[in-house]
Amino acid sequence: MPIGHQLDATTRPSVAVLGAGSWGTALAALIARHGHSTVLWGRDAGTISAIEANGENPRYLPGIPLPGTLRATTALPEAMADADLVLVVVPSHAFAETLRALAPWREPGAGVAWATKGFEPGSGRFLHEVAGEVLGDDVPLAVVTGPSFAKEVAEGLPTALTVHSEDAVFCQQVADALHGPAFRAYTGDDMCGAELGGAMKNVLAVATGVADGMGLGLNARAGLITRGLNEMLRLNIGIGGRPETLMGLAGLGDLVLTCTGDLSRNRRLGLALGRGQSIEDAVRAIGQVVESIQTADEVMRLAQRHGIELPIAENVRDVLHGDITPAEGLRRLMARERKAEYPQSLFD
Ligand SMILES: NC(=O)C1=CN([C@@H]2O[C@H](COP(=O)(O)OP(=O)(O)OC[C@H]3O[C@@H](n4cnc5c(N)ncnc54)[C@H](O)[C@@H]3O)[C@@H](O)[C@H]2O)C=CC1
Ligand SMILES: O=C(CO)COP(=O)(O)O
Repeated sequence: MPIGHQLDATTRPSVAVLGAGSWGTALAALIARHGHSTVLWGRDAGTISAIEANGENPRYLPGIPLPGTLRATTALPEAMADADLVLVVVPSHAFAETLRALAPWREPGAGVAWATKGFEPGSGRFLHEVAGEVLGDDVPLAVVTGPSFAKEVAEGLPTALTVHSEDAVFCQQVADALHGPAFRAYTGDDMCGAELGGAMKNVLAVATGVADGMGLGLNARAGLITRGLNEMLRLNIGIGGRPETLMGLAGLGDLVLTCTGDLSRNRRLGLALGRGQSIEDAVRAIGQVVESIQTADEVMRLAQRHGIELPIAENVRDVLHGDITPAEGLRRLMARERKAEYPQSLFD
C-alpha cells in the first residue's frame, strides 16, 4: 500500500489538471474557484490559447466563463512544475501514454488522481493497475468518479461525486480540492469497484439510449437500468469489489445520470443507433469521446474471464460492432429464459 505524504493542512496544494476536454476544463475551473493554484494542460494549442486569451474553452464548454486565476499551457513540464497534486482527465485510450509523459516531471511526493472512465484498451487492465505499473508503488493514487456532467459542474450547479484511494491522506487531499459550496466530494477505498462502476455505466447508457431511440417506452428504460445495475453488481462481486460501492455515486448514481440525461454522449450514441443511424455518423455528430465503444469490449472480456453472464452489455457490444441490429438485440433480450430475479443473494 502506498504511503501518503504528509500535508500541511493550512496550505492549499497546487494542482495540475492534464487534459483540456470538457471534463478536464470543468474540474480545473472548479479547483481554481476553490482557491488552488491550478494549471490546465492540453495538447491542442488553439484550445489552450483561447482559454488563456478569453477565459473560455470554445470547443468543449462554449459560453461558460472560466475563472481568471486558471492558467493553461501546452507545455507539460510547465504544468507539472510545483504541482502537489496531478489530476489526469484524458480519455482512457490516452491514459497510459499521459502517465508515461508526466512521470519524469512529477514533483517528489505529488500524488496522481484521475477522472478518466474506462479500462486500458486492448489489455483491459483497470486504470489503477496501469498507474501502479507506470508510476510505481510509492506514488499515492486515487480515482475520481460519480454522476457529473462537465457542463453542469462548469456552470456551478450542485454535484456530488466520490474519490477512492488506498491512501487515506491522498484521498482526503483530492476530496478537499474538489469539495466546495456547490460540490460534495465523498471518499472511499474501493478503487476496483469505483472504476468498474464508472466504466460500465457508459455501456449501459448505450442500452437505454438504444431503447429510447427505438421508442420502446419508459418501462423498458427502467427495466434496463435495474437489470443493468444487477449486471454491474454481479461483475463487481466477481472481481472482488464491494457491493455498496456500486449502490452509491460510482454505480447507481452515475448509471441513473447517464441512462436518463441527454447530456450523456454514450446515451446519445445509443439514441442515434436506436433511430437507425450508423455508428460512424453518430460519433461524428457527437464530436467528443464516447468511451463505451472500447469499454464494451473490455467489460465483456472481463466478464468472460470471471465466467459471468452480462446479457445487456453483450448485446450492446454486438450492436456497437454492427454484428446485430438494435431490433435483434431487443429480440435476444426478450427471448431469454425466465428465471428468478435473484437466483442467489448478492450480499452473502
Ligand atoms: N465530460 C464529462 O461530463 C465527463 C467525462 N468523464 C471522463 O473523462 C474522460 C475525458 O473525457 P472528456 O473530457 O469528457 O472528453 P472530451 O472529448 O471532451 O475531451 C477529450 C480531451 O482529451 C484530449 N486528448 C485526446 N487524446 C489525447 C492524447 N493522446 N493526449 C492528450 N490529450 C488527449 C483531447 O484533445 C480533448 O482535449 C473520459 O474518460 C470521460 O469518460 C468523466 C466524468 C464526466
Ligand atoms: O461520465 C459522465 C457523467 O458522469 C459523462 O457521461 P458521457 O461520457 O456519457 O457523456
